[in-house]
Amino acid sequence: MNTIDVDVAVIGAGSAGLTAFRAAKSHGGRVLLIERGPHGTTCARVGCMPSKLLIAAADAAHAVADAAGFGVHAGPARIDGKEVMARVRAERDRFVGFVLDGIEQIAESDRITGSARFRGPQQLQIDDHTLINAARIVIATGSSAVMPPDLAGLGERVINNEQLFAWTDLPASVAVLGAGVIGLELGQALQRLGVRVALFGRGDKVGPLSDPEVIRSAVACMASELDLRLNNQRFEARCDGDGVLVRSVGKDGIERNEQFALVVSAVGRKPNLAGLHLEHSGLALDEHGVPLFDRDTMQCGSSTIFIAGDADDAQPLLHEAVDQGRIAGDNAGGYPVVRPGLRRTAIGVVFCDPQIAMIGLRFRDLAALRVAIGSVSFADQGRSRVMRQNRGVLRMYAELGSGLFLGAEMVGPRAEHIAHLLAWACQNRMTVSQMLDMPFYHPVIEEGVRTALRRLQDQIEKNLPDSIVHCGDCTPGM
Ligand SMILES: Cc1cc2nc3c(=O)[nH]c(=O)nc-3n(C[C@H](O)[C@H](O)[C@H](O)COP(=O)(O)OP(=O)(O)OC[C@H]3O[C@@H](n4cnc5c(N)ncnc54)[C@H](O)[C@@H]3O)c2cc1C
Ligand SMILES: NC(=O)c1ccc[n+]([C@@H]2O[C@H](COP(=O)([O-])OP(=O)(O)OC[C@H]3O[C@@H](n4cnc5c(N)ncnc54)[C@H](O)[C@@H]3O)[C@@H](O)[C@H]2O)c1
Repeated sequence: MNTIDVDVAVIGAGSAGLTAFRAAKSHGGRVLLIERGPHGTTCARVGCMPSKLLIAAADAAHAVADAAGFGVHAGPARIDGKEVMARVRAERDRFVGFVLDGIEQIAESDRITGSARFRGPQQLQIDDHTLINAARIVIATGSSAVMPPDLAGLGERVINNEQLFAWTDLPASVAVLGAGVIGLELGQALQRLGVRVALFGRGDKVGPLSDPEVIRSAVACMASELDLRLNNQRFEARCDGDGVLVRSVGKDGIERNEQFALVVSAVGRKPNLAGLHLEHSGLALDEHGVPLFDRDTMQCGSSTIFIAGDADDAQPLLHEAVDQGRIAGDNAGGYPVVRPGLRRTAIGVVFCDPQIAMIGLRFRDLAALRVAIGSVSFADQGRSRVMRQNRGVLRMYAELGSGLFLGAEMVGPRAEHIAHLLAWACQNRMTVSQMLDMPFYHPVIEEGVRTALRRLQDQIEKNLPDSIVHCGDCTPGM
């Protein structure tokens, strides 16, 4: 067994770990990066980038199919599954290549291959070959797709994001289990690429939305083109011929038996903590086995251990992984100085069509607050109609009294851009009235945002306390 002494050990060379490594390194001292699997990050290899590449191909197919609505007749699209997947994989490999180039630039003595586990609060063991004494440790081990145990018997006929982007051709049909972010993005993309898709959800909502009006609109949008089976009561699958026989019981109580080529499992992800032997770390864990940590410093309790990215199970998104990695690495490198890092307004986008977005406080966070809600439907919004993208709704939330903009949920056209606009306003602590003072061009989708803002402002003014509305009454001499 080799022994290495370092100032900081970073477990995991994903987006969070790589950022933590660089931030810790900037303080001088010896920093070691530990990776057990293939380098390249989840985002580039099997996550954000290949999924968006598949969606881009689906968008192209959809544009062809939708063109007739403008009087432009392109004829039926011929979708070549082999070409689609060849582009997805080639472009994906290009993105992975950039990450690998970055890894190559890290001195070999600063990285080690193998699976890390805790032997003590400041000691790690790598497989059976190395002991690392680390004054500080950053846990950046990411997350993995959950696989429902009763589907394990399907073997290679049940897949998740790890296998999907290795396809060399598109399958004829898939049953997608889970109507969350991945189920929606991949299910709709595959459907648009000519794959027969049935999307099974166990609840009555889609994606991570919490506002009932936005959920209703999103469900209607998705169900208009997808075979969406919400409130599904039972899902069983077994190998049958060269495919899978799925037995399901829908919300109507009716049992269906259908054949699909594959099952795509998209029922959520869980942090990669199981093999870390956290019981030797001395850390306090929550009820899910995740270390308790401070979201501003990423420090676990008062220990010398920090956590970042999907591993902490807080907001499993790429920009969060990078921000958290920077804070964790900076504090691990600069210890014992531990400072709060920059935390930004929450923003989330689901790249289905129409897109779903959440900014700042969600509807589910509003219960204890006095809020006004302003909304706009995109059904008659000018530019959205021009582009035949007039579907969805935006609901915006503001604090009564102060008029402070708090957050929004939406499904609708160009939500990824509107989400940024609103997140920037939210982080700058703008009031609704200040947002209405900003310029709006014509004709743009943002005019819909202005309509929602005007309605929000009306609500705020209607709810002004009497003491403010009638303040003239208490002026001396009146
Ligand atoms: C299909 C899909 C699409 C997505 N799309 C988006 C999107 O559009 N936008 C967005 O913001 N987010 C998206 N995400 C989420 C985003 O990819 C993740 O939040 C992000 O990649 C997490 O980064 P990370 O560094 O925490 O984890 P990872 O990149 O997974 O890195 C963790 C690393 O730790 C290593 N590791 C684990 N345990 C050990 C151990 N014991 N010893 C040594 N090494 C270990 C792993 O091998 C891995 O390399 C998507 C995710 C998926 C699955
Ligand atoms: N655009 C993006 O930013 C993006 C894209 C993809 C993934 N991600 C990240 O990856 C994470 C994981 O995505 P995900 O879609 O796997 O998880 P998710 O939590 O978004 O959705 C999982 C869904 O599966 C359902 N489910 C759970 N068990 C089920 C069962 N047995 N049968 C039917 N449905 C079941 C859940 O109710 C939920 O709706 C997301 O939370 C997100 O942070 C982000």
